[in-house]
Amino acid sequence: MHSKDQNCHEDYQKTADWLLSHTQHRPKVAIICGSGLGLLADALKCQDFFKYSDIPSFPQSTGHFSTDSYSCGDLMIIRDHINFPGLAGLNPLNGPNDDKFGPRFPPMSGVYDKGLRKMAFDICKTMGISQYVQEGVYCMVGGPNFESIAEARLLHRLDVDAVGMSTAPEVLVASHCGMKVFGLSLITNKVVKSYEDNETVNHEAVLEVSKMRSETLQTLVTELISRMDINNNNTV
Ligand SMILES: O=P(O)(O)O[C@H]1O[C@H](CO)[C@@H](O)[C@H]1O
Ligand code: HPA
Repeated sequence: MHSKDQNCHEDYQKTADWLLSHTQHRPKVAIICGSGLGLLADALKCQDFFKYSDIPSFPQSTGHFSTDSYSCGDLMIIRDHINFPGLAGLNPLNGPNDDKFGPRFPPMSGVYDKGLRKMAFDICKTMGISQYVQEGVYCMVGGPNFESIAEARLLHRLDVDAVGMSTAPEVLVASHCGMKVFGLSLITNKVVKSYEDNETVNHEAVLEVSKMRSETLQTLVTELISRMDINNNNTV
C-alpha cells in the first residue's frame, strides 16, 4: 500500500499520459538543469512548455562548491556520489517498491555511465576546455543552508570533490528505472574552511558562475546528446 503523499505507478502513468497527449514529441533523453542553468533549455528546437501546475499528479518543488583541487567555473564530470540524506534514510526510493519501475534494492555501483563520461571528456578536448574539466565525486547535502566551517572540514576529510543540494535523488530514481545516467557539476564557489576566512557563500554568486558557463555547458550537452546512441538506451 502507498502512503497518501506518495505517488504510485498509476499517478505517474496519469502524468505521462497527459504529457503525451499534449505534445507530439517522444523524448529519448531527459535533462535536469540545476540552478542558473535553465538556459540550456534554449538550445532545444521545437519546444513545448507546460506549467507544473497544469500537469496532473506532478509534485512541485534543483553549482556546487568544491574542495581544494577545483576553481570556480571548473566543470566536474560526476564519477560517483555520496548521498548524505540517503545514508540518513531520506531517500526517494523509500516506501513500498513498485517492481514495474525497478528492483527493491538497486545497486549504485557504476551508475554514472563510463561510456558517456569518456564521450564527454572527448568533447571537452575538441572544445578546448579540458584544462578546467575533471572527474570527481559529488556529495549531496540536505541544505538549504550552506555548510558550517566544521561541516565543510568534515566533507573535505571525506575526500569529496564537490558538494551540492541536488542531483543524487534524480540519479537514484533514474537509475532505479533503468535509465543510463550522466552527471555534470559546475563548481560555483570555494568552500569556507577557515575560521580566519571572512568570505561567505551566497546563492547569487552561485547563479553568477552558472551564467558565466552557460554557453559552454550548452555546447557540451548538445554535442553529447547528438553523439548518444539514443535508440538503444534511455538516458538522463
Ligand atoms: O544543485 P543545484 O540546483 O544546481 O543548485 C545549487 O545551488 C543551490 C545553492 O546555491 C543549491 O540548490 C545547490 O545544490
Ligand atoms: N554547498 C552546498 N551546495 C552548494 C554550494 C555549497 O557551498 N554551492 C552551490 N551549491
